[in-house]
Amino acid sequence: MKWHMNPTDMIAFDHLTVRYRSAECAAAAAIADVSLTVPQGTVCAIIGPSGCGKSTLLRAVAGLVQPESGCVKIAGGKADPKKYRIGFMPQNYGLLPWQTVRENIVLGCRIRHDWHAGREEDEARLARLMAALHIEGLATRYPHELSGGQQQRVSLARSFLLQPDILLMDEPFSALDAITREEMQDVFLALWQEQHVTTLLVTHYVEEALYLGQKIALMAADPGRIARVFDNPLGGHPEQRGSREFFEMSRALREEIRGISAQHAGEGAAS
Ligand SMILES: Nc1ncnc2c1ncn2[C@@H]1O[C@H](COP(=O)(O)OP(=O)(O)OP(=O)(O)O)[C@@H](O)[C@H]1O
Repeated sequence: MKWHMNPTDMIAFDHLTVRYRSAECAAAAAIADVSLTVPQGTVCAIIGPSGCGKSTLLRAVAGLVQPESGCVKIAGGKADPKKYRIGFMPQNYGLLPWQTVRENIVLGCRIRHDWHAGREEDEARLARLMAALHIEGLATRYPHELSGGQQQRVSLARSFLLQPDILLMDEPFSALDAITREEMQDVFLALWQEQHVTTLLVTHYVEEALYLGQKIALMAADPGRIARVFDNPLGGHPEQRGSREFFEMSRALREEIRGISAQHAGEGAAS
């Protein structure tokens, strides 16, 4: 497949193959020959069956796994996690249980030596963010004293305080009930509209992908690969949720996903 990168692309997977290796054996490729570009300041949603390599894609951007072949480029150059600020929101929120909400939020900035407690400008940024996320009263609590939705807000606050160049979100809202999940999608969108951070969002929810992603990549498994990529004009536009177009797009996307699964099942039966 011909691969093309635009000057406006922030993240580019260029024929990326990743294979995990254990002491005993080399496993099958977790992802094989993945090419995908994410333009600067946009959200790309990734949907696919369990085990197709969605988290591996995020880990490759964060430099946590190395390519067997191909590469990940950031802003056209080598993906160097030291050069770029990368916010990573893992599935379990990634909060440290022994640290308070405030300590958890500033952790990412502290690691980068970019936090000065008491400095007016830093404290104001933190206060503004906590107020926007409605967690200003929780600063001294510990994670186990928070609801799932509150923990999620703390995790979002940590990511956005960092003012990252790239945000990696691994099924960030999947553990939440449907109403809280929709609330959190709106909270994310409001923050994203301020910073326009280039985001890779792994999700299992078609509506979430449509609501947030300007680009939607559908993956298939065995080996993990990109099956289809859609441009989504509805992504990032809250007024579109509930529109007829949104409903029709979600139906079309579901059909596409069913088609990919059926093809995968056929390939399995034939091999
Ligand atoms: N550390 C590891 N060592 C060996 N194999 C791994 C490791 N991490 C993931 N894998 C394998 O790589 C493949 C892709 O895993 P990955 O976690 O990226 O999938 P995923 O699409 O994010 O899955 P899920 O939707 O279940 O979270 C799977 O077959 C998985 O078993």
